[in-house]
Amino acid sequence: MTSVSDAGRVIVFDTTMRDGEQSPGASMSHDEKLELAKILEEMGVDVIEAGFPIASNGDFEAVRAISQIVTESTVCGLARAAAADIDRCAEAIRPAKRGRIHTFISTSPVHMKWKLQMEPEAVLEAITASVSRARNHTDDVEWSAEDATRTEREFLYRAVEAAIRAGARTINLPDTVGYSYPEEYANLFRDVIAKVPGADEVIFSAHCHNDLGLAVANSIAAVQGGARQVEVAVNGIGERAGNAALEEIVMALKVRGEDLGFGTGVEPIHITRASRYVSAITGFPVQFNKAIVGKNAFAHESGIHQDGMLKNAETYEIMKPEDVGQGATNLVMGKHSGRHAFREKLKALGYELGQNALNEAFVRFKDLADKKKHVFDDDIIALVDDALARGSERIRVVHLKVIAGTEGQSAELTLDVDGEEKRAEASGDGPVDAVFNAIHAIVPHSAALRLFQVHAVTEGTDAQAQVSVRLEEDGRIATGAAADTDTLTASAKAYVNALNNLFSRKEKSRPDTAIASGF
Ligand SMILES: CC(=O)SCCNC(=O)CCNC(=O)[C@H](O)C(C)(C)COP(=O)(O)OP(=O)(O)OC[C@H]1O[C@@H](n2cnc3c(N)ncnc32)[C@H](O)[C@@H]1OP(=O)(O)O
Ligand SMILES: CC(C)C(=O)C(=O)O
Repeated sequence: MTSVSDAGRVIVFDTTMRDGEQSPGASMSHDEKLELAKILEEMGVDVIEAGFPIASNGDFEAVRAISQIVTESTVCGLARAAAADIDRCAEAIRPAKRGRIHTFISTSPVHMKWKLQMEPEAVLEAITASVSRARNHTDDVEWSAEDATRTEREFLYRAVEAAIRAGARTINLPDTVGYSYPEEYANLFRDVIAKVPGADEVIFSAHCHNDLGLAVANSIAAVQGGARQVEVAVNGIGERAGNAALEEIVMALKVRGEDLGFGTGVEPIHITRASRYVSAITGFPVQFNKAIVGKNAFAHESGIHQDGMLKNAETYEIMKPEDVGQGATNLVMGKHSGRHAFREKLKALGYELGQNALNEAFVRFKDLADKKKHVFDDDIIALVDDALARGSERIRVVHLKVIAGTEGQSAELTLDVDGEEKRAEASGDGPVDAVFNAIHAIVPHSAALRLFQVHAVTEGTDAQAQVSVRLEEDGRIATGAAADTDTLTASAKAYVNALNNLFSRKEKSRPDTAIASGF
């Protein structure tokens, strides 16, 4: 981060492997944690909180192994205000080039009275003892006032002062239960920094939970209030509703923060890879509309937006998807798309249609999008090929009703033949046979069916069926293809298209042929 002065540089402290792993069901294996640590380091995360070493041998081993392999980022372990926790943590981070002990104790009345069952004065003594003990192991000690946002202000000043006097270099004021409002949280930092002796010698840190969906907003507010470290987790995972999302904070500080002189050392290009990795190892899917890393974060389906995007991406995008490793902007073709985007999509698929053909294909595309949830490129190809294949048609399917089931199969069909509507009913050996017999009844012909092939264009029960039909008469072969979400309609259209092709070939050799009189 070159454009940000030291004063505005915000330290990114990642707690995906500690608070993030506290999400029920989010446990990560030893090897997965090592891999994640490498990704975080490569991204430029400043501090990696790799675990809570006293919690289990597995956590201890993970923190130690990460301390052995990470060289650029600081590796941090969590410890309660307890000698055994701090010593175990110190042992785990000992191999680290840069190691940090993060010790914490609650300071709010409800936590002190009910959880710790300690008097406030005893908590102050515990702060001094724990931070001093940690400082005997390392210079880099972070102290957290758990539940700071529900702590009485005067007591918080005393607690922070005790931690600074004992040697803490970073003071974290967590919104442990996600209770704060942004302005309130910013003011908490302003007040503590203004009132506590020695506050200007330490870094203040924000650690926000998302119980009210305010974790990111509160973290940014804390930065505006003077915090210079934010504690975050990839994809916002963490205890209960989670922590502030790394990707959102980093991009908020990049896209808007730089105007205010804030920034981080994280390289956004790695963000999507980290998000996907965390999602894969925890099994927690990333919601489609998740900011920055969601599948739809850079997808546009509405015609008006797509038109704007095609003219200038800044109309609807405040950052580039490629900057966060999300690939290119995605103009999704669907029922809300317009002609500009449709023409671009066709161009990308290799079709240059004239205005009339484009309009006709667009109408058919809209009809398809009304029926189908996802319109894939292959659907559009099938739709356009189908239109092109129809060429100069003399017979057209107007209406088709098929009755199928265990009681027998019959078809009621209306065709437009040279501008005149003709209707027939027929039964058959199966619904397709009934449809073809109905065509035969309206347009008598002696061509033999040589091929009937159906395949689904895309996946899903709403996929379009693409049908190919080959007819042969007197050595002449003609094929027809059609696509429709209804297989029988596609079959009727494909057969009729093949007849049209056969007819047009015959017409070339005998121009006066009338369809009504048969082929
Ligand atoms: C806000 C946060 O996210 S804090 C981090 C929360 N993360 C975790 O708890 C995950 C890892 N935790 C664990 O594996 C276990 O809870 C352990 C190993 C830490 C402790 O396990 P146990 O010894 O069985 O205690 P248990 O978890 O049941 O209770 C917690 C004890 O720690 C005490 N305690 C809680 N926080 C602190 C603290 N910051 N400093 C000192 N003591 C504390 C509690 O008062 C309670 O003490 P008590 O046993 O005297 O009543
Ligand atoms: C240990 C502290 C930082 C914490 O996780 C919290 O308060 O949420």
